Amino acid sequence: MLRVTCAIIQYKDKVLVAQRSQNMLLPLKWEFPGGKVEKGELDEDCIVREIKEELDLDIIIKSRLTSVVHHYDSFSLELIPFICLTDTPVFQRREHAQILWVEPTELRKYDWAAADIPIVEEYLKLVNDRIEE
Ligand SMILES: Nc1nc2c([nH]c(=O)n2[C@H]2C[C@H](O)[C@@H](COP(=O)(O)OP(=O)(O)OP(=O)(O)O)O2)c(=O)[nH]1
Repeated sequence: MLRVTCAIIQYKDKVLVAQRSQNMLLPLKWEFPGGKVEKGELDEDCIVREIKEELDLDIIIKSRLTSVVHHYDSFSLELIPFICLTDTPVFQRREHAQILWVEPTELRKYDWAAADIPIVEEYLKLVNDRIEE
């Protein structure tokens, strides 16, 4: 199965969300940036590489969330999410229609790629549990 990594990148109290462009698969759906794991590549190396390529951003991996297997009409994938940190909010937009820093509380209002929905929910639960401590 296709393996894809994605990054929930945190900067201060915001996280980065990206809208796929009109000419990509899943056009205009929102996602966490990332991409396909190459043959022989570690998932961790993949996400660091993809974020550098797509956004010119250096990230540090903080933790890994639960992978999601999702079956779209035309393909299936395993989506592997990482929570990551960056120390600058400045990125390049190279492939996406829009890229935004948003508050976690705003995450549910975006039209997510279906595979991302359980990841958004797991992340929100983590953030909320932390607030209630
Ligand atoms: N990057 C990313 N892809 C996602 C997410 N959710 C989701 O269903 N996908 C799907 C969309 C794409 O079909 C596939 C990832 O492909 P991609 O186009 O982002 O990856 P890539 O840069 O390695 O691809 P390529 O253009 O080099 O072929 O996974 C997500 O949150 N992030």
